[in-house]
Amino acid sequence: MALALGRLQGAGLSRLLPSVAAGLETCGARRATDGAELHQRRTKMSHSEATNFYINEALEHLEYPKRLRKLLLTPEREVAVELALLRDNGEVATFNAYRVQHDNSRGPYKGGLRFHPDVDLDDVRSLASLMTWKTAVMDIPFGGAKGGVCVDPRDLSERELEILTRKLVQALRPILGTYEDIPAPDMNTGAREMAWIFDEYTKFAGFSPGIVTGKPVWLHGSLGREAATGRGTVFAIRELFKAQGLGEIKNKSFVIQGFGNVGSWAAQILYEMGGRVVAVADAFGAVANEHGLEVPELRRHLADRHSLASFSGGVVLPKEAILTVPCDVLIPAAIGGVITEENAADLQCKIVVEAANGPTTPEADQILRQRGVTVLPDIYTNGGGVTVSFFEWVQNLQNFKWSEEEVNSKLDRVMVEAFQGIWELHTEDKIPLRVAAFVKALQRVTRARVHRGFD
Ligand SMILES: NC(=O)C1=CN([C@@H]2O[C@H](COP(=O)(O)OP(=O)(O)OC[C@H]3O[C@@H](n4cnc5c(N)ncnc54)[C@H](OP(=O)(O)O)[C@@H]3O)[C@@H](O)[C@H]2O)C=CC1
Ligand SMILES: O=C(O)CCC(=O)C(=O)O
Repeated sequence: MALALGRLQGAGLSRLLPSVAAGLETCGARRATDGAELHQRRTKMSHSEATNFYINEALEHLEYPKRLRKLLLTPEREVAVELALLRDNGEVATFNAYRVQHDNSRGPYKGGLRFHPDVDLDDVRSLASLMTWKTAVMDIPFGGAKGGVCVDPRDLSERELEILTRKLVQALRPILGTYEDIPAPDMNTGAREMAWIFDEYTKFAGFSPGIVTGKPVWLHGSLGREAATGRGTVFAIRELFKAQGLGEIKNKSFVIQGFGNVGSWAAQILYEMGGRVVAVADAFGAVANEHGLEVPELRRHLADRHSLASFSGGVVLPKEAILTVPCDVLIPAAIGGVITEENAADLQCKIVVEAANGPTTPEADQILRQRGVTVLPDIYTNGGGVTVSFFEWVQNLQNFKWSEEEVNSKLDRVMVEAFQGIWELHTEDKIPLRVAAFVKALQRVTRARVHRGFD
């Protein structure tokens, strides 16, 4: 293809790829930081509208042609299925499940599976899109997808959960594949569910460890994957502190919403580095200690199936209070859409580090920008999970095992390099970190898509 294969970085697409841009309607540039009209334009956005808002903001900064925008905003495939389950009590229950494949320009579709009562197609669509931009910002060779089942796993026995997971694989099997679409853990799924997925898929396709990541380490999983999202979040905080001249993690205070895989690992690693985790919350409550919670003790307490509220090392708070506990860094690590225009003005932190996917609504983001609160965006912050998933996939393809040190140090390097790319754009183009991250990701995805061609 006789295209000018110049880098797309920092320049409008039309300038670099005239043959693609020719004839396409172009948009005038608008500063990404100018969100004044946002509040007039809309009331409440759905999850996918919020994600698309952020993408559009970056597209406007890039001055991309309009017709290319639709391609980037809309998913390539959406699959909705109904899973029927014969319950232990003899009743038949049905569950809606989804897999959305957003983009595979840079490699196979990749993204987790969520089991949660709030899961719907719009939610999964938004999460799938975020995966496309996340894999791009981390510069790992995957596209973006996400799946989910609308279920509260607490209502099911382990046997029922296993059958439901296997039925999901049976339903999605035609669109999954080691080089096609590779699931992974997300909320309420982990190594146990990934083992079932590996086993079920292997029944049909033969030995396929690379069909899913986040598997148990004794069953072709990678050392370091379980902690990877939390560890990556801490590396991200360390890099931000360095760039902002804020010094070390030691003695800084952190508040964490969500104490599952991501939140509890982030808390543990921050604690080990001398950070003060002053409050954490789960879906039922919150516990706080201004001197810093004894995180290892709290993790043991919860592992023994006790509640946060019964932990004696802090005072109990209502779970809603978590976002306004004073701290240096607030880490949302649970569900999406929790920082809203209703509470953004009340946050008492200097920095929000988005370990969860989509925790901040665009309206809240605007308020935080106006207040000078730094927001480290999800598509970078929680990218450690998919990065180590990539390492697991590579190990599976090679039938080889890396040490935990090797995994962690490779993760560290990826987090540092991704941060540098975002920080450079943030400072040079004077755009918020979120816009910079989306700009970086959009440049990589469009470059791949355009150079592959459209035929
Ligand atoms: N796992 C991974 O590798 C990755 C996860 N993420 C994102 O990180 C976030 C957390 O995922 P993960 O840790 O895996 O999920 P988990 O299911 O392991 O943990 C979720 C945590 O959030 C808590 N929670 C749920 N709802 C609320 C609420 N309304 N208020 C406060 N806490 C709540 C849960 O509480 P309870 O236990 O009481 O239900 C639990 O502590 C999600 O947004 C996910 O998409 C992003 C990248 C990778
Ligand atoms: O590990 C993966 O492949 C994806 C994890 C995930 O779903 C996410 O990053 O949101």
